[in-house]
Amino acid sequence: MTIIEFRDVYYRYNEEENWVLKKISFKITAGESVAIIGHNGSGKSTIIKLINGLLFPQAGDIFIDGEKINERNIWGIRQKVGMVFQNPENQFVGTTVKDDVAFGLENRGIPREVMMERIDQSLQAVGMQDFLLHEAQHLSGGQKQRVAIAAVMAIQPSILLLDEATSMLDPLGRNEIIETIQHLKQIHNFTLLTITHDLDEVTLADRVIVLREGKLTNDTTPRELFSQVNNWGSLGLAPPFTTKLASALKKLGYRFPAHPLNHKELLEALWTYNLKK
Ligand SMILES: Nc1ncnc2c1ncn2[C@@H]1O[C@H](COP(=O)(O)OP(=O)(O)OP(=O)(O)O)[C@@H](O)[C@H]1O
Repeated sequence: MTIIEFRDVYYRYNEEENWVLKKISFKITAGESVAIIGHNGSGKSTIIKLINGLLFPQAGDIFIDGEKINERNIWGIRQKVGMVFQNPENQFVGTTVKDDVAFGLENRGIPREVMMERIDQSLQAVGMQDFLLHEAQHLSGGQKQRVAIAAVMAIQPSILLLDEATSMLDPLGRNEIIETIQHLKQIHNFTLLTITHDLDEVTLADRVIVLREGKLTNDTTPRELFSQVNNWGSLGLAPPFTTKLASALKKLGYRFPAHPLNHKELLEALWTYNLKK
């Protein structure tokens, strides 16, 4: 079942300026995990803002759960969509962790007894249950981002949008967040749309959409993309280390049965290759 559909969508911020998104069309199936990548200014965040109804297209249509987005139904649609942004600092509204997770629930008029249960469950899910009464300001970046995820999960969205949600974290914090999201996705099977510049994170997605200067240039699997692209520079992207290494080995005559997506697959392929020699 299609949960998100863009049909020939155009968007620009000002009439005098060029289109930021040009004739964008794609469909996302419920439960899919999709990464959106592209150079700075290619239009990724604009796509996310259109899905959440923070912006509306000047031409073309966007459907969420089969419903065409417009100014009148956007409030209902937003109930289904959760967002986590780049900067954890900007996502806090209350003083304590509890206040923060409660905020979205209160806004949606969730009864008090259900609210406490949801707060407990969602903090538990991200491993922050011991921080209920802590001041959000005093948490580390990774902890803040986990609380932001808990706040979003508490509203039980069917679509989760991550806009560079790990980019301000150190490698440890980043891995923690990625693992938390993967774990939550396994349990709740929401549709996941991730904007990222981290191509290792892209390898975890079912599908990857590439934007270049506001146009959709590729819509494929990460494995296809990483094995095909010869000119990463033209996309404004740097290939993951595994892809670089696999390409160098291919030039030396190694024949991989499938392009390795991560170091584990690369090692397995090399091990098998070595045994074959
Ligand atoms: N509020 C705004 N007003 C005018 N122009 C904007 C606004 N927000 C974004 N733009 C422009 O729209 C284009 C696309 O921006 P967008 O933020 O969608 O790109 P992005 O791919 O998410 O970039 P980045 O990787 O740098 O976050 C850019 O040229 C940007 O300057």
